[in-house]
Amino acid sequence: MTPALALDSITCTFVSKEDRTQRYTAVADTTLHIAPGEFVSVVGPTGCGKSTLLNVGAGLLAPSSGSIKVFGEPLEGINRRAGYMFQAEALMPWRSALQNVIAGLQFRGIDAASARRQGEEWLARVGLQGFGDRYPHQLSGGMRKRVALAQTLILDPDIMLMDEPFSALDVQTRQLMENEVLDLWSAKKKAVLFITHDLDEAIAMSDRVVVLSAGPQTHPIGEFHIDLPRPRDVAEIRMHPRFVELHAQIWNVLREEVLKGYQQQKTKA
Ligand SMILES: Nc1ncnc2c1ncn2[C@@H]1O[C@H](COP(=O)(O)OP(=O)(O)OP(=O)(O)O)[C@@H](O)[C@H]1O
Repeated sequence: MTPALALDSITCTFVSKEDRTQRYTAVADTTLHIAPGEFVSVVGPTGCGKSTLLNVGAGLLAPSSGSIKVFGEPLEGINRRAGYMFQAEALMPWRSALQNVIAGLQFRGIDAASARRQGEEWLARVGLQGFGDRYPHQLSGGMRKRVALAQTLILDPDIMLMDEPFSALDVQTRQLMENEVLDLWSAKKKAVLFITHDLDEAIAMSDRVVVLSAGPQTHPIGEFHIDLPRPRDVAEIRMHPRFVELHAQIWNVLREEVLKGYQQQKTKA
């Protein structure tokens, strides 16, 4: 099957932030394929290159070498088959929740009545019926994430690129959002590349978890198929014996890299 997103032999070298005369290879020779409808999480120590890989898949960053294909076609410029959700808030503060949700449709030139109708539908789908007139500052952090989710999904992307979208939320809100994402995903299977620090979150959500090494020259060092039953409730699935087993196996691979990453952060600080 043609992958929805195929990153092949990706290497990303930057001018070092610490010393402008040096070069820093953040990601080296990394291959990552995501099948249509597959939910893949990438975990790795802080600063290892997770966001760099996602930005490559988004077409926001050209790699130093390697190739990117989207449904078999070489990617040129921005990946228009993909929707994004980042850790940082991406809502426009001067637009109401509804206006934020339909922004992408407006940019596409969809007529106002149809955009409004779809926007109301999406607000209801993410549990925000009746909140369309509120502005981002009048919404809680979890509600703002729901607006952002609706804003992304209303465009019906074939690929979702998510970079620690819920890391700023409290644990309960985060679990609610994770379950909502899984519900929406199971209804309309998108290929998902999900970046997270949180191994529990990665296992609970995914079909496959890819572990990256600590930098420099980050590359995949382990890949695990998550054969847990679906539908899943992210809080309950953590109690499943198979979850505990998978967690132990993956943590065994990840632990040393996390320690290496932590040491590097300390020496940088
Ligand atoms: N534009 C850039 N110029 C120089 N160095 C960069 C650039 N972008 C990323 N890096 C470096 O590449 C490495 C990987 O960064 P990246 O943000 O991809 O890591 P990450 O795994 O997403 O981090 P975190 O887990 O903390 O979010 C880091 O050492 C970072 O400093």
